[in-house]
Amino acid sequence: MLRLDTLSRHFGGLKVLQDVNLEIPQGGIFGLIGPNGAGKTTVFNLITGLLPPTSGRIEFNGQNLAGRTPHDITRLGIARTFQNIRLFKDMSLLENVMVGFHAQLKYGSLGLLASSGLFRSEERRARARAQELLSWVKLDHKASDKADNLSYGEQRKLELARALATNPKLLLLDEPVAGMNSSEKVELMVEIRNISARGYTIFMIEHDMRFVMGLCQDIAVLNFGRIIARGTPDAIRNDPQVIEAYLGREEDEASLDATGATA
Ligand SMILES: Nc1ncnc2c1ncn2[C@@H]1O[C@H](COP(=O)(O)OP(=O)(O)OP(=O)(O)O)[C@@H](O)[C@H]1O
Repeated sequence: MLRLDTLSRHFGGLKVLQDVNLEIPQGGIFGLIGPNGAGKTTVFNLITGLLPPTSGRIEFNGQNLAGRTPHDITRLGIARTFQNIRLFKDMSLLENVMVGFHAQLKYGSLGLLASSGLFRSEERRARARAQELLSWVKLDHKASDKADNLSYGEQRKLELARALATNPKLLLLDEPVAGMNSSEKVELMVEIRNISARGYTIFMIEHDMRFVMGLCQDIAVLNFGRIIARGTPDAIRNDPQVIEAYLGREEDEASLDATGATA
């Protein structure tokens, strides 16, 4: 479904990604882990067109993503959430999800259709779908609350519902459990499994090892801009290079457990 081919990104002299090759098949939940600053978010920024690669190719369902705008890439079927939550705090939950949906609405000529039956039926359809997506993350009972009133964990779930509203095939989640408490993490694990079972392919960056190992069948490890391992959770857990580069850092693990996230 997604193929990164010798992908590199440099910032001045800083080689943040170097010849990254990665194939993500359709279906399933895929994880990308690695130390802070390894280049994980940069991978997402390249896939979603926020940054151009320095070299290399990105293909999505056989189509080259080079030179496409983020909006085009969303329309091709890739959606994402951000490490730093980006919501409209003064808007309701339902309105926040509908913003995601609007990219998909077929208004045609807006001026002509604004008061027409077609516009109203599209709007009704969007509203019903937004309500359904909120139910997938168990926020439907708060649909008319302001996003500002949500806990941090709920805001992350709202971002996920909004990303789903763009009707993606591939969903990129950047640290979905950062800032969540342990019961929120358990709930989100179930919700992400259910979303995956509905046919979405999920690609997540996550520092919480219990979460990522519990959800993903397939995990890649990035270290200093290079993929150093790829495999099942068990293979990754026991890989000497991964233990050396990432998992073996006792103090990092301890801080992860305490906060559920790193800086
Ligand atoms: N737009 C940019 N301009 C300059 N440097 C950047 C830019 N974006 C990222 N970097 C640098 O690239 C490196 C990798 O950053 P990135 O955010 O991809 O890491 P990460 O693996 O996601 O880290 P974390 O786990 O802490 O979120 C960092 O040194 C960062 O400072």
